[in-house]
Amino acid sequence: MEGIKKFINDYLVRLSIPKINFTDIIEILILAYLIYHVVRWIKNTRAWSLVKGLVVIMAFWLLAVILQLNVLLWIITNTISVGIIAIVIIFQPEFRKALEQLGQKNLVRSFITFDDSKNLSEKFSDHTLNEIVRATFELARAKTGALIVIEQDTPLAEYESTGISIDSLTSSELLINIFEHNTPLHDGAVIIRGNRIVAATCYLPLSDNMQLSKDLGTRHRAGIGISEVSDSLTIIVSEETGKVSIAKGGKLIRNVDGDYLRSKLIDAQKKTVEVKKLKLWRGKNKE
Ligand SMILES: Nc1ncnc2c1ncn2[C@@H]1O[C@H](COP(=O)(O)OP(=O)(O)OP(=O)(O)O)[C@@H](O)[C@H]1O
Repeated sequence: MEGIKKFINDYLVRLSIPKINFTDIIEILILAYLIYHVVRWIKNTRAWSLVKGLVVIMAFWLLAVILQLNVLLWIITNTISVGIIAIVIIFQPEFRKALEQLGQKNLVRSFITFDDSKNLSEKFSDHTLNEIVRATFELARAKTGALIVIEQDTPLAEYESTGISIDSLTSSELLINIFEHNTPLHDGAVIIRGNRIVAATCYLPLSDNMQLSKDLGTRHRAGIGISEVSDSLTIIVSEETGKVSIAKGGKLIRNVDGDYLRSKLIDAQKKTVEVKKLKLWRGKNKE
């Protein structure tokens, strides 16, 4: 009882509504936006169960403060510092992914860009587009599994190096040949940069989004995984059903037809902004 009285005297009696001015409102809105996005991100990762655990510990901590349970308080405060380091180590892949996603947000990229290349030459031709569509649906008809990643602005060199270098002009015949069963190149993903197939048998990061349908296997998870850490467009052909799916921005669009795939590829072709070295505020760049 004494503990509860002390807690009320120490913390609750002095509570009053502070004066709120305009900057406070802006701060509250920014914080609300950030908290909303952090919670939304955590909900889709393994960290969600950790948050639930932390809420339980916080409840115990509050109880220990109110009732002055000193031993419990000592244990909780002494484990918190070690716990924070452990969380950073255990969830290092999630933190990395979150920072990579932040780097891809248009908000950041529209202010700062580190690219000194001209995107104009990176577009793929209509011929490449037609070859990709043709190969995709021929593979689908034959129920041959395939995973085709089309690089956009985020460089995929890291994933390209996990596979076998090809560096050949994109053709439907070559794509079909690569994914042919029981051939050395059929496993893993193909990466297309511009008009060229740069590598096959590439290993992609698997998505750990817990909200994905349980009937999706590793091919689909790998397609979604690469779209979470880059702005690539990924085409997935299911070996089981022969259906074609597209992964973009961490989202999977299942069972698409030729027209839809074509429209998404046309979107991916549009890269007409010339990027100069480390320019602050992209708007100044426009001519
Ligand atoms: N991390 C990865 N990176 C690239 N390719 C992968 C990866 N993991 C699996 N694959 C490819 O996916 C194949 C296995 O597909 P799996 O059957 O598990 O997936 P699925 O999503 O159910 O697709 P399907 O409908 O084709 O069966 C592997 O043989 C390999 O070619």
